[in-house]
Order: sequence, then C-alpha cells, then structure tokens
Amino acid sequence: MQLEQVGEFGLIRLLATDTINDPATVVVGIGDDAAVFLPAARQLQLLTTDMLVENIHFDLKTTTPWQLGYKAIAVNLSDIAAMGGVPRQAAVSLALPRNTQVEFVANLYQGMKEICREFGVNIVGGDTVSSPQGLVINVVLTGEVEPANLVKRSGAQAGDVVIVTGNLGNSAAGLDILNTECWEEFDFARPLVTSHLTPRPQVKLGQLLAAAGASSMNDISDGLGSESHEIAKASGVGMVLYADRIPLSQEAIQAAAKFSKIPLNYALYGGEDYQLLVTMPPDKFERLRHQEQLRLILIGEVTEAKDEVILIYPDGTTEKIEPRGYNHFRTD
Ligand SMILES: Nc1ncnc2c1ncn2[C@@H]1O[C@H](COP(=O)(O)OP(=O)(O)O)[C@@H](O)[C@H]1O
Ligand SMILES: Cc1ncc(C[n+]2csc(CCOP(=O)(O)OP(=O)(O)O)c2C)c(N)n1
Ligand SMILES: [Mg+2]
Repeated sequence: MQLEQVGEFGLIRLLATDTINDPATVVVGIGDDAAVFLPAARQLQLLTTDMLVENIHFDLKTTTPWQLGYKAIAVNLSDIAAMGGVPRQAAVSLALPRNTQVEFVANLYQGMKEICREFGVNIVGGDTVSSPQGLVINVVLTGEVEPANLVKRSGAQAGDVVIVTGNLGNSAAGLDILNTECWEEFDFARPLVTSHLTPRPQVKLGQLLAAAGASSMNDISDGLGSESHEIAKASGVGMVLYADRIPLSQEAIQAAAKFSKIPLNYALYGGEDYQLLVTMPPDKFERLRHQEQLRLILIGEVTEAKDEVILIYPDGTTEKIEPRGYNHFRTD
C-alpha cells in the first residue's frame, strides 16, 4: 500500500500500537503535542540521540526494514549503556521518500518494537515527514542512572585496566561481506552480517560495570582507535593496548583473509561493534573477573602519557594508534 493512501495521520495510527512496555512511567504517549513521562525519584536523567541516514549508515539493498528499525534503537541503547544507565523513553523521527510502502514502515516499527520490548523502552512520540531523497531515521532516547553509578569518558586514571565486552571488528567485516556478491556462500559470513545489521547493545553489562566501579566507559561506534582516544583525551591520560589481546572472532579473521585486509584494522578502525570500552581500577576488575559468566576482556592499561594510545605487539614492537575511525566529513 502507498503512503498516500493512509496519509501522515493514518500511518501514525497504524504504528502507535504496542509502543508502551513500562506504562508506570508514561503519562501521555503518542498522540499529543508532547509526550509526558515520570522520571524516577533521585535518578539522574540521560538523553541521547543518533540518526541513521540511507547510504551513509545503511543500504536498503542489504538491510530489511525490520533490521533497520532494530539497529536504529540498538545504537541509541548502546549510548545509554555506556553511561551505566537504564533506558526509558524513545522518540522516533522518520523522513520517508514518497514512494515508501506502508508495509515497509510497519516492518521498520516491528523491528523497533521488538528491541524496545526486550529492554523495557517505551516509544512515546516522534515525527513523520516526507523526504525528497533517501530515508532518515532519528531516535531520541532517555535513560536513568543512580548518581553514584554515572560513568563518564573523563574518569580514567593511570594504572586502571582497559577492558572490552566482546569481539571487535565483526561489524566492519560484516559490511565488507554485505557488499560482496553471493556472500551467502561463505560459511563464516552469518555471524558477521548479524553483528552488522542487528548489533546487541551491552545494556546490562554497562549497568553492572558502572555499579562495580568502572572509571570511564565509551561505546564503540567509530572503532577502538577513535574511542580509545576519546577516553584518553577526556581523561587526560594515555593507554597501552596489547595487540594479541584485542578479541577478534575466527570469522572476522577469515573475512580479512578473503578481502586481503589486516584483521586488527577491522577492530581499530571499522566501527559499529557497539561493545563497551571500559577502564577500571585493577582491584575492582579482579573482583568481577571471578564471575565467570561475564565476557570481559582485558586489552591494556591506562598510562600517564597524555592523549597517546600505543599498541604493543607480542614481539615487543610498538606503534601509535591513530585517533581515526569512521568520520563523516573526512575521506582519508
Ligand atoms: N549537532 C549536534 N548538536 C549538539 N551536540 C552534538 C551534535 N552532534 C553531536 N553532538 C554531541 O557531541 C558529542 C559526540 O557525538 P558523537 O560522536 O555522535 O557521540 P556518540 O559516538 O556517543 O554517538 C555527544 O555529546 C553528542 O551529543
Ligand atoms: C551503507 C553503509 N556504508 C558505511 C557504513 C559504515 N558506517 C557508517 S556510519 C559508521 C560509524 C557509526 O556511525 P555514527 O553516526 O558516527 O555513530 P555515532 O558515533 O554517532 O554513534 C560506520 C562504520 C554502513 N554502516 N553502511
Ligand atoms: Mg552520535
């Protein structure tokens, strides 16, 4: 069905079902001039926004609308996770080309509703407009954090350990695969493509790490190279990272071989992994380490060398990691 058959308001009515997963916090949801919600007492309020733009963040030849909706929420959840917070209220703005099908938008919302249900997030509003070129989806997400558990980028201290919460580079490898003909034939492709199209934000781990005394956190949207420098700059410290400890999946290594790339570069400069990069005093990390079910990988240490991130290879050679990752306005 064409959008013009239902119109702007008909579309919104179609989408507005099953959007409230935590009714106790919502006074007014979709349908008024503004949403009204009730923050919990004595919690700091978090607010983040991230936008996905067609042919910059996604390609509709390789992404289903369901996956796009899921990812649009996931990348915002990841920012709340990186503050140690609990996600709460979302607003979703869409700019849709006129020839978009109603079914496309309904599937986009199914993807968003699925991940919102899983994380207890309400969709309380948004905006729907037409776009002369390409689809744009923007999400605003609020969250809450106990004041004592707030973790900023600026708290890393020399002597802290540097940890990550999962494999890095899968998403960038997945993007290379999606841009290849007949990728379904590669037996290593599936988990990489899944990491790229439907990343899992580390919301629970973010809360746990915050409560356990993380000194800084950042989610890895632009790549480890860029995010490690973000923490170093904000905290006035440096880092050493051990090349052989940076977790790469077998599948990412196989993909790198296929595309004649250096596997570690997927992790350093690829981006969109949505794992957390965390610093923490070593004694606090030791206490967490014994909880076996947690996947926490120690990859380095915080140093006093201001703003310098050094990679150390097993043979002792070192190299400076550049503050480079995905950058919207640079072409190098
Ligand atoms: N157009 C903008 N206006 C105001 N603040 C912005 C704008 N774009 C980005 N920011 C802010 O700049 C900081 C860095 O943004 P970004 O690199 O997108 O962070 P993240 O990787 O966490 O999404 C964030 O605090 C973000 O809110
Ligand atoms: C079609 C397509 N081309 C390229 C990419 C790769 N890519 C696009 S944006 C991005 C970085 C993350 O996006 P950004 O908007 O910078 O996220 P933020 O740091 O604001 O969370 C990457 C790696 C992609 N996902 N899809
Ligand atoms: Mg952003």
